[in-house]
Parts: sequence; C-alpha cells; structure tokens
Amino acid sequence: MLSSRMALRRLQRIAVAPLSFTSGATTKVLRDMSTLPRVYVTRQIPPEGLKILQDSGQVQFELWDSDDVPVPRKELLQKVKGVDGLLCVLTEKIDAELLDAAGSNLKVISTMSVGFDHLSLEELKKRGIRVGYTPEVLTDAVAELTVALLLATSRRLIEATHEAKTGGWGTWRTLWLCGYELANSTVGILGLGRIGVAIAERLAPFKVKKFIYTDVAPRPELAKAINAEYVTLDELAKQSDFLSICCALTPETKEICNKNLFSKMKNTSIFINTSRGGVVNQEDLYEALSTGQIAGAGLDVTVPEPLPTTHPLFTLKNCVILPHIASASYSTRNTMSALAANNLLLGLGSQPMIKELKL
Ligand SMILES: O=CC(=O)O
Repeated sequence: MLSSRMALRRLQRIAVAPLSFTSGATTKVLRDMSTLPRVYVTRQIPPEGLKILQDSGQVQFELWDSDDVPVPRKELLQKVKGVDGLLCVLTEKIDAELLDAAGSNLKVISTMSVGFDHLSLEELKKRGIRVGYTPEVLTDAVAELTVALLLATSRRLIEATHEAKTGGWGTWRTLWLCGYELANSTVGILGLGRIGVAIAERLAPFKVKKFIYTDVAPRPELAKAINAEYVTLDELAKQSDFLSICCALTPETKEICNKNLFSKMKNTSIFINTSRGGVVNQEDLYEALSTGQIAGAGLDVTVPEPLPTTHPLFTLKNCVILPHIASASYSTRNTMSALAANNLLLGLGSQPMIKELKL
C-alpha cells in the first residue's frame, strides 16, 4: 500500500480529470486536460480536500508537496504564473506582488482558514478576484482548545507537570501551585463572534458568574445566547478575571492588547489569545506578566510564528505558549480542507461559494 505521503506525492502529478479509457487496443481521450483551469495548492492539505479536487475532473492542479515547510516565496511566485485558482493556507501572503505574478487569469483564492489577515483584500477587490474561506467548521475545535489553554494557564498545568517530572514535588503544600478558578468569575470576551459564543457556552458549566464582552458595536443576538453584557474596552479590562481574545486582526485591532489594557487588568487575571498574535503588543505583555501586573497568559498565536525559542516570553512560568493549534483536530482540519476545495471549485465554476468573503 502507498504511504499517505507517497500517495500525496503521486497526486501532485496526477491528472485530476478522467482523461482517458482503454477499449480494446485503442485509448480514447475523453478530455484534454490542458484546457482545464489551472490551480496551485500551496500546501499538502489533508486528504479530504485533495480528493475533492482530484475527483472533480474540473481542474488540473499542482501542489507544494510538504506540510512541514511552507512553499518558498520565490517558488510560489513562479508557480502562480497564469493560474486560474489558488488554494492557500495562512502562511502565504497574498498581496499585490503575488497577484501581479499570477496575472489576469487568477479568478479565485480559497484559503483554508477562518482568518484572512494574510490576504490583501483591497488588492483582491480591485482585481475582481473572489475569496473563499473556512469559518464555522472550526468553531468547536477552537473553542475547545481555548478552554484547554485557559485551564492549563489558570491552573498552572505546564508548571505542575514540569515540577512533578523534575523532582520539585515535595510534600503536599497548602499554597504550592495554586491558581485561579472559573467558579464565580467574570469572563470577558474581546470580539464576540461565533467562536466567542462557543467558548462562553463551554465555560458556563464551570459556574462562571458573569460574561461580558466588547466589540465595535453591541451584538445582542449573539450576546443573548450566553447572557453576556456589552461593556467598554476599559471595563472589559477592569472587570475580567479571564480575558479571552477572539477578534480578527485588522488595522483597528492591531496591538489593541497593550500596556494601556494590561495596566487596567487585575493582577489576578488571566489573558488568553487564540485569535492572532498581531492583536497583542508582546513587549507590553511580557512587562505585564513579569511584573505581576496580570497573573498569567495563554497564547496559541504569536508574532512571529514560530516564536523563536529565545523569545523572552518563553522564560516566563506564567506564560503558556502553544504553536497555533486551535483548529488542529483531524476531523476539523479535514473538513476545512474539503470546504476550501469546494469553495475553489465553485468559484472557478462561477457559482456562489459555500463560504465566500464579501469584499
Ligand atoms: O488560525 C487559523 C485560521 O484562521 O483558520
């Protein structure tokens, strides 16, 4: 049997349309593959998505055959020349340079991500390029990971396993490795969308006393589902025992979590970010954590990614850092790849995509 890696390698070169069949001694060509829209896939995406592209018979595609290393920019700029569609992930910057390199055939970008801060939307809009993305299908996985990260941070799980493994575990001690509990707490959400609601729904059974949120404007429909109160950003910082960052990275939210915000937080509060690293000023966060301005932080996202192992945040016991894995469950990543593939095919067929960004 082919290993999945070998199979994927083979897929890279495979004609994705049913090209021919053999009857007796003659082979009849059913379709000339070279007339099909050309697609470049910037990553070895999970099998469901690849299979959809392969079985569709609607496109010819080439794939960057690795999940371990992103396609080098130079190679990407070469590979996109003349393509009709691009299926990418969040490590690829889709900007004017890339769109120029691709040329005027490019009609559709499909990103296998809910976030789209790696796409220059203005450039895409200007060129009439349609954009598919993958919201909703990852909400459960992201909410689940956020709760795990919040508990790992507030109950100091990483420190605790380290102590247990390295001989720090002496007698049972009354205040050793104490943390903060969710029961009776106020949980704040910065940016209330589907993910924020899903996080709150999972936290509510931990006997949270109150949910509060802020956003560009109140979102009563979403807030009603979790009985959350709309407050200002200042109040969110002041009142939250746990502050969960769920907003998209935009020019407005860039480094919104900075000295000013941390200085208003309680020194017992826990900061959790599973959105984008760019919403946080990391120097200010380091300062807040190392001076005890806040109690702890759990980060699934940083700037840059990967965060260099020499980064000061890694020296702090009260900072738990994960390598951007919020949506990383097998089922979710497969579903995301399938949605990205379907968005791409629908876009190329000039049909409405399942999930399309309004530009
Ligand atoms: O961060 C992950 C995503 O945007 O899907």
